[in-house]
Amino acid sequence: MVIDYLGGLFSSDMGMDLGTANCLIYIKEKGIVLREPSVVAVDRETGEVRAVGSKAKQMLGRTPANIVAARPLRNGVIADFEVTQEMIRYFIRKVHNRRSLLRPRLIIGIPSGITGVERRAVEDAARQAGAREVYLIEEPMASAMGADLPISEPHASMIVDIGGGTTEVAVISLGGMVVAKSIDVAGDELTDCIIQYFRKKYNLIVGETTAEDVKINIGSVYPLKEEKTMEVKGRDQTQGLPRTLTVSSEEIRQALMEPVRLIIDVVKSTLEETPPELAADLVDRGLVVAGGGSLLRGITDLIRKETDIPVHRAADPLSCVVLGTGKFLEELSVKGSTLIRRK
Ligand SMILES: Nc1ncnc2c1ncn2[C@@H]1O[C@H](COP(=O)(O)OP(=O)(O)OP(=O)(O)O)[C@@H](O)[C@H]1O
Repeated sequence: MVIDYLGGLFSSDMGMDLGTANCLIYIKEKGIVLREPSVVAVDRETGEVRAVGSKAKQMLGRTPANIVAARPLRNGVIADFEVTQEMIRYFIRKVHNRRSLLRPRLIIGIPSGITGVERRAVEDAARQAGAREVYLIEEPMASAMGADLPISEPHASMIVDIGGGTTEVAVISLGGMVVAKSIDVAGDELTDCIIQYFRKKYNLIVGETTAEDVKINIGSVYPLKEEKTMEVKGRDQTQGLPRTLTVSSEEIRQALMEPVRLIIDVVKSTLEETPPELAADLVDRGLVVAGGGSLLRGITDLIRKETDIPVHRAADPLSCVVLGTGKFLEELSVKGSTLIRRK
């Protein structure tokens, strides 16, 4: 008997983390083949796409008047449908094996809180970008799978995925989400707080890229053994001239406190709604943090202090969602292998 692996030999089925900040693609048997910022540069006059991914990210805040570099997704959902579609198409083409006979099947991780209309927007964008079939998987589930949590066991696994646009928190048992919450406060909101802080405190206007650098280089949410300082360059709001100042990690911590509080609150309220047997499991097993926001200094210490349970960071926090879609893809293709059987 010859088994024709519909999803295997003749197409490059893909798992995708269509993130607010980054887009990652996983291809069966190859692993992660693409990791690019979710940014697109478009010509304002012609509507033509000028650059996608890292090239477009370098243009953020630096474009001439006729070009706009922007993120087509905001808070985990599609803010600009056509540009998102162009971006997916570009990424699929970039990784798609041109020898393939079939258009790929695509599994996409989406935030758990999005509406039916938003889900359809993701599906439509992926289909119009060239996908043959589209499957959606909720991000916390994908992230937990990607972090190797034992989600099918009759015990609680808890994931806190702090991405760019959304923070997803879920308690999973027996392969299903028992409690799940999603808020649109995550890494990008922290970057925005830094921009606001410089404007209010120093009358200094800084761009998104500079603020993100500050967050990554000296940002923290828990006192550091050795506090840090950094030089920041921007434009003085009153004089209109370029200016440099030195900021400390303590003041950036203060600036980040408000959104971080909201993230802690959603973790706590998820725990409060967790059934007692599962909550008991978490006392020993603790929770796992993932997503780019989990790399913020001190976040595991702060969550541990606030919840009183152990907190671990996933081995590869930026890849959990796409690795989870990859695992789902492998499972799907095992089931899918029965799709065509020829004697
Ligand atoms: N070392 C770091 N310290 C703090 N924040 C970081 C670090 N590295 C990345 N980030 C932040 O992580 C966020 C991106 O994370 P990630 O790639 O997981 O998000 P995403 O999957 O694109 O977003 P979403 O899941 O919300 O759609 C950005 O806000 C980025 O600034």
